[in-house]
Amino acid sequence: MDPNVKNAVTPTSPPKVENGSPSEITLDEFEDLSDLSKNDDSTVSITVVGASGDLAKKKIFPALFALYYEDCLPKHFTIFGYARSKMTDAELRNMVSKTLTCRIDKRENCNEKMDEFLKRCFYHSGQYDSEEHFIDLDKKLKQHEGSRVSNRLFYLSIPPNIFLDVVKCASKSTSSVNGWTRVIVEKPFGRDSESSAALTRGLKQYLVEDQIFRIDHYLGKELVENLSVLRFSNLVFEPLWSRQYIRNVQLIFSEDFGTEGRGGYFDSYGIIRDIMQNHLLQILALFAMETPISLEAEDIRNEKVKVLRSMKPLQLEDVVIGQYKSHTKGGTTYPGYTDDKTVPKDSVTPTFAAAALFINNARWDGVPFLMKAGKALHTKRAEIRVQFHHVPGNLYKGSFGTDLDRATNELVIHVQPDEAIYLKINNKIPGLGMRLDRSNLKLHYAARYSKEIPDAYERLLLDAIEGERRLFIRSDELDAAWSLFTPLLKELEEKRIAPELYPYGSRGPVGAHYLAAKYNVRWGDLNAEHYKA
Ligand SMILES: NC(=O)C1=CN([C@@H]2O[C@H](COP(=O)(O)OP(=O)(O)OC[C@H]3O[C@@H](n4cnc5c(N)ncnc54)[C@H](OP(=O)(O)O)[C@@H]3O)[C@@H](O)[C@H]2O)C=CC1
Ligand SMILES: O=C1O[C@H](COP(=O)(O)O)[C@@H](O)[C@H](O)[C@H]1O
Repeated sequence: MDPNVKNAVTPTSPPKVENGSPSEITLDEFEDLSDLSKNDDSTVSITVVGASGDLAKKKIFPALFALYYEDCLPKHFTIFGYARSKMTDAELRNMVSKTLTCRIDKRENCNEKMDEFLKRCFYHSGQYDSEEHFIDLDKKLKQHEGSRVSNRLFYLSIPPNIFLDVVKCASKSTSSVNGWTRVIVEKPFGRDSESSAALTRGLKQYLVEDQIFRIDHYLGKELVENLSVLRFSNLVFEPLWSRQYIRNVQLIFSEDFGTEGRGGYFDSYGIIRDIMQNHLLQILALFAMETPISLEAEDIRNEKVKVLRSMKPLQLEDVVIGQYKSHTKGGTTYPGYTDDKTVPKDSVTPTFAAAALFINNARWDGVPFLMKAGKALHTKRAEIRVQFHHVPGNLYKGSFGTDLDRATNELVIHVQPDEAIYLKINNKIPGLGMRLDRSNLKLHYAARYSKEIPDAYERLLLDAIEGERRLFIRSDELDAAWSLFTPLLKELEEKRIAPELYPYGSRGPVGAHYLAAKYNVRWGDLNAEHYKA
């Protein structure tokens, strides 16, 4: 049994020692680490481009530290921050240690491990379009790499308009590198089919597809990864996974805060590009794909592309858009989207969208896949809901009153927060009469496992270092994803279609309910009592 499973009875295993792994040595001994590992012949240099930025501080450095703490990074590695801001190594380390909040914080030896980690972090200031500055960076990287095989990972944590400048300069400066060079590219990958294709063409001037790791951090979330395990390793689910048993699938993203601080970026993208075209569509593709030949990256990505190509582009009549407006509650006034100074007062950018999508293949013909994504709503959640058909000729119909919907089974995958999987079933209320109730069979991760769930960025960074592409987006997937959304986005923007306003902190536009009703669907209740388990 897994020792991380709560109440598991296992003999305690001896601590893992691998050639004097960092967790087994004290800080004083750390300087000797290079000696211990001299025999190892390769090293990984990770350059975080845009190291002074929000994502680097919030996600990338914490994820790298968590990987270091867990002994997941290669023995020889160096981390370089790169940005225009002037900083010394010490200042970068100070920034990293101050902003570093992650799941490791309260762990044993955290401070010691942090000191060790920071000694591996350096900074180089430079322009994003200067080959000379990247050559200077290359020289510094080489000093750390020594005579070992040098592998380089660049994380582009910068605005997309400078991706190509960086890739051009970085690829020129790394031409003499004798190991692999990989580039993690953050979203947005363009804003429509044309710009995305242009970005891909640009990247491919300097890189081959296998070097490009397009990140969608939702693919690194524990319960999204578990989706295939749930389906393909449980015989009770896979046979039900089709139009024959499934009535509709709901993919829901809800945040209880607005675009505060990111209004400028958000206004030129909107919620459809920010969440639906990538995070929710990726989940849909994973959910709906056919069984892949194997768990190899290409086999999984082949199946995902097939699903995306089996779908019709979104139709305006199957979409509802909304924008949050200011709302006062309990004496506090929450700002509307257009109250942000970086957002034009007459902006029609949606901060909420609901959409119905269909997959035209034998498995899913006619099944609505409903997506809903919104900012400044009443709750923060991401979940997948699978509603099953009514039981035909249900013998117990009368026991549910007139609301037959209450009698249908539902599988709820609660991606975040508070990861859980629920299966709603019907059961008899104990006692002499015959009355039915609905209950949840639950897998509540916090109750079941003592180990914290790694952040999505940890998993994805590790995969990129290890060359595992399964959770990264291939260019043909991206093309197929944009083909579905580009005509709709163009129509919305050309016609300047006004979003339905909804108060900050509400459940969003009522139009979303009409859209669901059109397909005989009722949105799952995000505030349902069972989440409090
Ligand atoms: N922040 C988040 O939560 C998320 C971000 N992303 C994506 O990750 C990437 C980085 O995001 P984030 O850290 O928020 O971005 P920032 O706006 O914080 O930019 C990162 C760094 O890039 C440099 N920079 C910013 N604007 C410009 C510009 N116009 N021209 C040149 N350099 C600039 C700055 O560094 P300096 O001035 O020192 O050079 C800045 O510190 C973006 O592509 C974003 O879309 C994706 C998901 C979530
Ligand atoms: O990509 C993005 O994701 C975040 C939400 O990520 P989560 O892991 O916190 O759920 C979202 O806030 C942001 O707008 C979007 O760009």
